[in-house]
Amino acid sequence: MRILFVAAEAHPIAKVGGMADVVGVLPKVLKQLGHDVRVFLPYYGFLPEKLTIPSTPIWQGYAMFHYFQIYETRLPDSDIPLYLFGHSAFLPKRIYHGEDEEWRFTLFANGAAEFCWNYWKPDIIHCHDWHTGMIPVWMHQSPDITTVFTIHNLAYQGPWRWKLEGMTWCPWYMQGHNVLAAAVQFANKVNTVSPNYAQQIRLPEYGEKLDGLLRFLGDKVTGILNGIDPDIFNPETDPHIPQNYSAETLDQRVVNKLALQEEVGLEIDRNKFLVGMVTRLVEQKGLDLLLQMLDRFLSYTDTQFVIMGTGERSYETQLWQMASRYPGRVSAQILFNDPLSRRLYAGSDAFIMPSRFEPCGISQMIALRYGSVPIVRRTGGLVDTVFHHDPITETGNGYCFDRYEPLDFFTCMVRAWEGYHYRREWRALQQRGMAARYTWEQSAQEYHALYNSIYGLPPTHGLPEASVALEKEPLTVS
Ligand SMILES: Nc1ncnc2c1ncn2[C@@H]1O[C@H](COP(=O)(O)OP(=O)(O)O[C@H]2O[C@H](CO)[C@@H](O)[C@H](O)[C@H]2O)[C@@H](O)[C@H]1O
Repeated sequence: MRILFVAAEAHPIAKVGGMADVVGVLPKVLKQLGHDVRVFLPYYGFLPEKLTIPSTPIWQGYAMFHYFQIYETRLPDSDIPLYLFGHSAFLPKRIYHGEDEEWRFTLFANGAAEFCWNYWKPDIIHCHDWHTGMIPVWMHQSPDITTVFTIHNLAYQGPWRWKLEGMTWCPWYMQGHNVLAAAVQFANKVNTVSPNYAQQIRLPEYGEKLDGLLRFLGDKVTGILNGIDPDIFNPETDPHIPQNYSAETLDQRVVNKLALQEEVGLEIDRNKFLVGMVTRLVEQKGLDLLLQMLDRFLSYTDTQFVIMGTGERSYETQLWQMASRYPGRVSAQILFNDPLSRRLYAGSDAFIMPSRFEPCGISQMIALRYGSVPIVRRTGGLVDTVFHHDPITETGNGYCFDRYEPLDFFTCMVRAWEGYHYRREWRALQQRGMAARYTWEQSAQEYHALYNSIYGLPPTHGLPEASVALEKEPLTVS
């Protein structure tokens, strides 16, 4: 099938969070399954620093009373065509934020629709998050182009209807009070990025006021677990970490711990329990819970803590303050830096994700692969990927807690800190985590089946034979 991915982010050229990991890798795997997949992205002002982009556009279009240009290049390390939507609104060197955010992404979605109607006509437009949410609405009148809408973040729902009507074409049949509410109604299929979160969003606690609508849509909304690219995230070959290692050579991993302690200004001590976190600094990620728990935990144990991320100013400030209160024990890296994030995954003993909600979570999968034991709240995709460690039966790959309460988080952290001191069991725990394979092959087949279902075709229809055989093998999760 001809499939166009339309999104605001794609790894490694335009990344803020996990959506980039999905859009940067899934097209490559779908291509191996025989699809003609292409990607459509805004031409951000920083892209020429990361990609070679021809100076002549391949096409010029017109939307919302503005001309725009389309430039064609390739997704790095692949032959996937990448179309860049060129307009002065995207010239600033940022992906999100700014007063024109709603307008410029609506223009982007409009440009993508024009592109599909007039230049390259796909069978399916695979849309990601609210930025692309008007596309399913418009394509409702183009029955030969179908749409899949993937929810990475239900909390951001785009402009309200009254605002949209002042910006763009809202067809007479359009229902929904904002972009996301309209997108889920008009897309042929809707999915979110883990099976558990697909169920949770039907509940008022997680539905972000769309739970009723999502319940009403029934089977149209499904969950497909994200994966990670085992070649990109591979401690055996990662060029960004001082010492490569594998599950069999975990002894060597300590080199990364010592180097990380030095790099981020922690006391250099191989025996201290070093806990890490890499995240967008937003409410979703449970930072209020962390900040309520951390002081007490640091007084009770000799743990070291390093956090890396950017986001809301109040969290950045509180983390700075925490770091200044605990010199040598807490380090706040208020920045976005992919190579340093790898060193953090490779050098920390444990990795925390106390999320308030989590559609899937990529970070815990990377942590598992790098042998950093995840400590997570059991919500969303974290339930599908992290299983509580049971030292007696020697099962599980991390530590989990249920309620969004500081005491529950604290207790879970203490259990992990204690567990760390039983070195033999801890090593086995790390190895079980490293053995889990959350790769894209399985998920790509589920997307393939989802695309087929739009046309009433059986799930494996059109799959290469080797992949059908792969599908029969169960996913290995310890
Ligand atoms: N400061 C920093 N420096 C370097 N790298 C950083 C960084 N901050 C974050 N990252 C990286 O960004 C990614 C974060 O991905 P997540 O899936 O964990 O969360 P996110 O909320 O962004 O994604 C949303 O979309 C994804 C994809 O569907 C869902 O898994 C998730 O639940 C949903 O909230 C990881 O690769 C992480 O290493």
